[in-house]
Amino acid sequence: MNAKRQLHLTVLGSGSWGSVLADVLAKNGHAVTIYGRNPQEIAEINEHHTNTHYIANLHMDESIAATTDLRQAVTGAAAIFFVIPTQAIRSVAEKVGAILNEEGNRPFLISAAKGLEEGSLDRISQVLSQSIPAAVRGDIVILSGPSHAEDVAKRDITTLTAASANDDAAAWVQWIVMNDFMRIYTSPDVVGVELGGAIKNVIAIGAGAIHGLGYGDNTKAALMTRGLAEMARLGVAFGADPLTFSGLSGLGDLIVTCTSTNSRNWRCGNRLGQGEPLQHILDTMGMVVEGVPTAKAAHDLSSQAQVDMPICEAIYEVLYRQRPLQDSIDALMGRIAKPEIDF
Ligand SMILES: NC(=O)C1=CN([C@@H]2O[C@H](COP(=O)(O)OP(=O)(O)OC[C@H]3O[C@@H](n4cnc5c(N)ncnc54)[C@H](OP(=O)(O)O)[C@@H]3O)[C@@H](O)[C@H]2O)C=CC1
Ligand SMILES: O=C(CO)COP(=O)(O)O
Repeated sequence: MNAKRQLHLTVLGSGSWGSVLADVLAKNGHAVTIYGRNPQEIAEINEHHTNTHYIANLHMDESIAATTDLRQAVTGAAAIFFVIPTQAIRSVAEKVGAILNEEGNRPFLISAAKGLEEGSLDRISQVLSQSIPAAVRGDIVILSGPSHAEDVAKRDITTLTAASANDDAAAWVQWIVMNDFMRIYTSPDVVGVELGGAIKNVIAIGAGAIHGLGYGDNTKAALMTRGLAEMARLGVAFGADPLTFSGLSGLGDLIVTCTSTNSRNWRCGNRLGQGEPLQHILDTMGMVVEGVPTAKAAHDLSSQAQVDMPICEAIYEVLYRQRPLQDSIDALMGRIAKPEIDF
């Protein structure tokens, strides 16, 4: 235990990533509380230090306290990690904001989720800043990058980016998370880091789909590279640094998500490619597939901003307009010839 770093940290979300992140933070010497809404899951973490539905073969640090009581989880925390599906963040954050208003601690807010909110089309940092007034919180930091929970649980060497408008806040998160197998870099580019993390999930559905259809490595490389061009194009339209997309939260996460069977987004796409209906896939996945709602939000956002995102659009049409996959691929291949670099 590293007493020098002992802080009270709270992780909201007792799913795959929440459980593993809580374990990493506890092993780093912090006093960690994990909040979840499922009493059985919370009891399993407290009594057996496992969370078998979400993450096999992880014996969580025994110092972790799990609770279904949001007030208990949030009160006194130096930082609150949001590790729940993007579409649930606003409702949970509003409750957190009300509690912080009464309790008076001003924690840093750290988003470890990846997606865009449907309807508002907001990034998670925007959702958090709208839901929790600045007067009752510290800075907002985005923690993103190639990090399948299953691999982090096995202590695979993992690199992430901590992005914040405040360099000191990003450096603080770097300090509390970093250890001998987690290396954290900082970035001031919140927009770029968030959009990379959100859009890679949409592209990963495409990568799974082409695998399910029987396409090979050339097609996968084409999809990933042109998908990267799309996320950078969207990011630049919203003020991101294009170089951010060559980093961990862009290219790095695109690689891990498009090439790993650990990815829920890839698995969803693969099953679509094999002909399974989307609703059945979502009903049986047992975990969140962020790329599905984000494909809709990305469709709306790129239409509003008039950014050309043909691969994301093709995936949106497959998911939401029942367009046959092969038909979408044929349409992509039939697009007008153009230069490779065309921001
Ligand atoms: N898994 C991974 O490897 C990684 C995931 N992420 C991101 O982290 C976020 C969470 O993913 P992950 O942990 O994998 O998801 P999981 O599906 O594994 O778990 C989601 C967790 O969120 C909880 N939850 C869902 N809705 C609510 C709600 N309304 N209120 C409170 N809790 C809720 C679920 O509770 P319940 O069990 O009751 O449904 C569950 O504990 C996503 O944005 C994902 O993209 C980022 C990096 C790595
Ligand atoms: O973001 C992730 C890895 O970095 C997890 O991706 P999936 O949600 O597709 O499993």
